[in-house]
Amino acid sequence: MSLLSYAPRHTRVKICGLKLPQDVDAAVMAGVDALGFVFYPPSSRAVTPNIAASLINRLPVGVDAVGLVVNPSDAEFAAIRAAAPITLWQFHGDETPERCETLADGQPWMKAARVGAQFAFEEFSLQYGLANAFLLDALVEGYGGGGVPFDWQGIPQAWISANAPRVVLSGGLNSHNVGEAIARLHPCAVDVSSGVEISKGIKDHALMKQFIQSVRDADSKQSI
Ligand SMILES: O=C(O)c1ccccc1N[C@@H]1O[C@H](COP(=O)(O)O)[C@@H](O)[C@H]1O
Repeated sequence: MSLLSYAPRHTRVKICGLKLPQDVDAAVMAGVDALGFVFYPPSSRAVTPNIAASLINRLPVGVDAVGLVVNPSDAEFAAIRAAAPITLWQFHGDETPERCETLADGQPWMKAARVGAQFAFEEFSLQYGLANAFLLDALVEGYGGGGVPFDWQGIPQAWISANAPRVVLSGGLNSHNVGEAIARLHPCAVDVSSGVEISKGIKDHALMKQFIQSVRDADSKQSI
């Protein structure tokens, strides 16, 4: 099912940073809703548009192919779009709302917020109101994928109540902490990269399965 189709007690799962066909197949078999492809060359998880295309071709209908970009130039973005059948864009840099709208060109998109102390949630959701989802990540050195959680208690209760169906939670999630995150925040979806890796950029099939199982366990305990 598409990553952003909200259903109470059915938290969607995105696994990010896939590079190998066997990892894509294992994630699909484990029940993932979306896979993320990183088009950011400094990342150890980066893929070329052509490699992403060959991985996306393995996906069954209903599993989203998320294109993660960080401040792409027009030419870089056009090359990704021309090669890879992305179904949802993840803008993880300093893109303005207008830039996201222009690049996405009618396709769904989400904007990453890098959440540190004093993050202005209300201002962010007003500024990026046209986004299909708000992806909350931790403020880390570089742009993301740092495997570090942020302080969920810093999210104002009123903001999460109003926005949960549009929230994708990320930042240092793993099979041990994702249940607590779901119980506290009830996000539409959760997003993981480092937490299902044995080392930077190397996915582990057992960890991917455990992560999705933890999400399902947490969903079964949700009372809303
Ligand atoms: O994964 C990366 O290399 C990456 C690079 C630049 C921006 C974002 C990146 N990943 C995203 O970061 C968050 C958190 O990941 P983690 O689970 O803490 O490792 C997630 O949304 C990834 O899609």
